Amino acid sequence: MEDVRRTTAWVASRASHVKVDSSELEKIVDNINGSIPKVEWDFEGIHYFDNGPLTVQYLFVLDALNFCFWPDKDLSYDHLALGLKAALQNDKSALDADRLQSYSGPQLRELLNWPRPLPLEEERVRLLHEVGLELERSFKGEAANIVKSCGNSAVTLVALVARHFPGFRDHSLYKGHQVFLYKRAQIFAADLWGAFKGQGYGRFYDMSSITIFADYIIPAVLRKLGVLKYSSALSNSIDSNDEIAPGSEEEVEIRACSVHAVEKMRELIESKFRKQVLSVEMDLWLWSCGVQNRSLQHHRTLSIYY
Ligand SMILES: Nc1nc2c(c(CN[C@H]3C=C[C@H](O)[C@@H]3O)cn2[C@@H]2O[C@H](COP(=O)(O)O)[C@@H](O)[C@H]2O)c(=O)[nH]1
Repeated sequence: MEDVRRTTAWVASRASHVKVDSSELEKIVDNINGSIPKVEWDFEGIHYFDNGPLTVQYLFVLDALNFCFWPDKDLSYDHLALGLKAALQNDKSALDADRLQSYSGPQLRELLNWPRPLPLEEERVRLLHEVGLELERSFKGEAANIVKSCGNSAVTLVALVARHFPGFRDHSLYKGHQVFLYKRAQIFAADLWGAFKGQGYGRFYDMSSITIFADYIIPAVLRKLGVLKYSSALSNSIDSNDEIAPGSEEEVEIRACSVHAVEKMRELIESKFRKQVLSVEMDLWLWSCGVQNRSLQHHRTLSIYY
């Protein structure tokens, strides 16, 4: 994840549409006294969990589809998590590798109990097929085998997932340089760690290497907190719900500056309060603030990455 840290810092140092406000960042760290409010993973009570390999399969499929809910204003991440959970509870083989390869758009909708086409439905179906095929080809059909082969390293897990599953290769080009974000691959490691409470399939010795997950909620929270400042042109287009083009400077700066700002907060907590905090814990705290405040304006980019 060194690539994520290094390249997002590079973007932040050259950004012209988004600025990380260090003094606001310091105020927040002081306000919380260097302690990140603890938020339980699955605070919403929406995820499938049986403490075994089927949970790993569930989380992998969930994160393969964990992007772009906003085009349907009634759809959210919760529907996906709950829909896949109900599907597994009805039929334990619903997420088997061969089944994943055969779902059509309407069947996926039916599985999730969603009454109309999903946003980016064709891409969702394509990614499901990709996951099913590669799981079958390289991991005996089981996502648990990806985890077993990563030697309890979250960094290796993210690298393995990105190497085998092209849909997880979340990166952009910015001013001629490749920028890495790996949102869904990293969140898969974090979900395992959270669901299994750092044990079994969730035991990783290097969770401190994971960064936050650059989605569309965290930037909106950081902006509201004053940590991210947008140019007036960007502020106006976000506030008027304009779409921001994927791969545009604006989009890359929003995501990269979010990662960088939280890394800065973490460094500050460590130097000022001598406390070790994980970006994953900061992410869960910030994200839960965001989803509980539905009036927050977020940027709208059609993307399969987040
Ligand atoms: N940074 C970050 N982004 C996250 C999550 C999660 C869910 N994580 C689960 C893990 C433990 C918890 O208990 C959560 O249930 C989803 N997202 C992103 O949010 C957006 C969905 O928004 P809306 O359309 O309003 O539902 C979309 O980009 C989605 O990819 C997270 O944790 N961190």
